[in-house]
Amino acid sequence: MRYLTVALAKGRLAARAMEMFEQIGISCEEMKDKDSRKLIFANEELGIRFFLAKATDVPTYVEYGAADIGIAGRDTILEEGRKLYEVMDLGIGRCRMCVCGPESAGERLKHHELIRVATKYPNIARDYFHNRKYQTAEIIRLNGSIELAPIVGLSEVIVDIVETGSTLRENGLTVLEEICPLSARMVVNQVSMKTEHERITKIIRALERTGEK
Ligand SMILES: Nc1ncnc2c1ncn2[C@@H]1O[C@H](COP(=O)(O)OP(=O)(O)OP(=O)(O)O)[C@@H](O)[C@H]1O
Ligand SMILES: O=P(O)(O)OC[C@H]1O[C@H](OP(=O)(O)OP(=O)(O)O)[C@H](O)[C@@H]1O
Repeated sequence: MRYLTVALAKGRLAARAMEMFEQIGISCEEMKDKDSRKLIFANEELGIRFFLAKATDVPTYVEYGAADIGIAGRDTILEEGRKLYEVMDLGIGRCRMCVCGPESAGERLKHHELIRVATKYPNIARDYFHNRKYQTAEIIRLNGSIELAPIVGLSEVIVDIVETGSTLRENGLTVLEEICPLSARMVVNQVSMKTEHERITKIIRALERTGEK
């Protein structure tokens, strides 16, 4: 039997996603060994294999069919804009994509003044501001600690993930506008959805049932 391949986003979603697979009887035990440098883990009995990849690469593996299934945040899926099917909300990693900044930047947004936007998500930010008439935004791409940008004067606002809001609070920033809610999603390769329909829907149904409990 051909292996069904699952790509999991490394980082904060991985442990929760592995837990969900374990609840439906797919062991991920081997993958939890933090000291191991092994990249891919196969369960011969179930004909399924998992690998951990950088979150932003998960949609790429799935679009090209190197993975049949991927688990990643909706932020990453929207930003990458790959051709794939989004089939399930796993309900984990809930947070929001927001425009944030100091209170004073709210006025600039309201008055449609030119603003600079620092973000790890240039496509999401560009789309959001493109759809607002009368506002011109210059998007500046950063790779982390985005909240620094308005503090040191790199930009007036940021587009970033807000979960508890404590990073914003501790840095004198606030949510100015909400773009969309986020959570981890299961995505599926478009060809696999046909050729492996039975095996994939079985996994989706089982995961849905554990979510209902
Ligand atoms: N507080 C949060 N901060 C960031 N991401 C969160 C948060 N809560 C949930 N998430 C979700 O977890 C996913 C993975 O986040 P994580 O911080 O592990 O990776 P990353 O920041 O994309 O990776 P890297 O740090 O390598 O750039 C995000 O894409 C998002 O969907
Ligand atoms: O609302 P909160 O609960 O404070 O969470 C939001 C923060 O967490 C994320 O950063 P992360 O820890 O991934 O670090 P990074 O900024 O270096 O990406 C995100 O980019 C925010 O900075």
